[in-house]
Amino acid sequence: MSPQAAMIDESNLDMKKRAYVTFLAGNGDYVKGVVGLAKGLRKAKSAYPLVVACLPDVPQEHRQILESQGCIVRQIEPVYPPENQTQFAMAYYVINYSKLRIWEFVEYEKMIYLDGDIQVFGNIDHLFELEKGYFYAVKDCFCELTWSQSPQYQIGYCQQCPEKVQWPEEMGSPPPLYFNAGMFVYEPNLMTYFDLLETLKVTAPTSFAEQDFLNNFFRDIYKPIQSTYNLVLAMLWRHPENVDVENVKVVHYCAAGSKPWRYTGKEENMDREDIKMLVKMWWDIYDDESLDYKNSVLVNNQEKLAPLIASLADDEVVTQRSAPSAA
Ligand SMILES: O=c1ccn([C@@H]2O[C@H](COP(=O)(O)OP(=O)(O)O)[C@@H](O)[C@H]2O)c(=O)[nH]1
Ligand SMILES: OC[C@H]1O[C@H](O[C@@H]2[C@@H](O)[C@H](O)[C@@H](O)[C@H](O)[C@@H]2O)[C@H](O)[C@@H](O)[C@H]1O
Ligand SMILES: [Mn+2]
Repeated sequence: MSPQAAMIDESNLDMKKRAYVTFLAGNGDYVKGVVGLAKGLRKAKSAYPLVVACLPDVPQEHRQILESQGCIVRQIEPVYPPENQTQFAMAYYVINYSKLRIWEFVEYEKMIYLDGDIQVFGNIDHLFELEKGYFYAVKDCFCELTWSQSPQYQIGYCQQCPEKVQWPEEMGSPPPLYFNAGMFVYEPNLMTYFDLLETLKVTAPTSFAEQDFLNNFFRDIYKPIQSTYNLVLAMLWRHPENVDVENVKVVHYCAAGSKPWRYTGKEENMDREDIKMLVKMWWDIYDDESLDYKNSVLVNNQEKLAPLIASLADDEVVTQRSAPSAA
């Protein structure tokens, strides 16, 4: 192969596609979360599409709504952990093992996974430029009641403030850094995909299901990124010193009662002014019709065509001036 051809070939490899990807299960209201996410990415002027990995139980009507919002809908089959042990995971989370299917999307060179209860308020396309070969995600917090079964919670240890309660020597080394699996930057890869599925077959489910599993699987290549890119809401009341609210780009509505499309304000912490503001910010995007795909395409095309239309109008004026009058 000539050097030029090799270069072109290499550049084509680098030009392989990139996309955001989310996961949708069931016929419930999470589809609203995904529509909000699609519109938020559009508002943030992201250059990449949103792929939605849908389980078979997502109704056709919901898929059509997502396609009408410019999403690329891909059906995936469920992934279940070893059948006889699912009782160890919180039942609500077992379906999330199906997220593992997104490693099969190898037509994409790099993808950013975002939960359907996430909103992107600032452009994060630059995360696609992060060095290859690593798994990037934001550190989680162990202080919420959902962690009450964990040794961390029981001794009051959290990786967000490791100096507050030291990890006791008698409990061995402190747990490795642990990420929230609602947002991560990863590279689809068939070898990794098959390894994930094979490893799952011999891995008993645990409390946080696929989040625990992914943390263990990618432990050696996990690189933490700032909470700017996945603000787990509990951080606002558990570790406000670790939150740069002014620069938050991604908000993860995972605290109990914080899903904007179900928000009542009645659960603990949900009456906070910052929570009310973040829920309103989500609704402002969801309700903004100018962010609907059908309208944004029209606006974008008009913006792109405006110079051409103007130049054609000028030509017409010039033509009219120079053409001899009919009279
Ligand atoms: O009934 C459901 C439950 C979960 N999900 C998807 O799985 C993700 C993880 O669940 P969730 O965000 O509720 O977990 P949390 O981050 O709140 O722990 C959601 O964001 C959705 O993308 C879904 O589509 N339907
Ligand atoms: O299936 C396990 C889930 O685990 C994570 O959610 C948890 C985690 O954030 C805890 O730290 C919170 O306390 C808890 O409320 C919250 O549900 C991911 O966000 C979600 O995508 C999914 O992987
Ligand atoms: Mn979530």
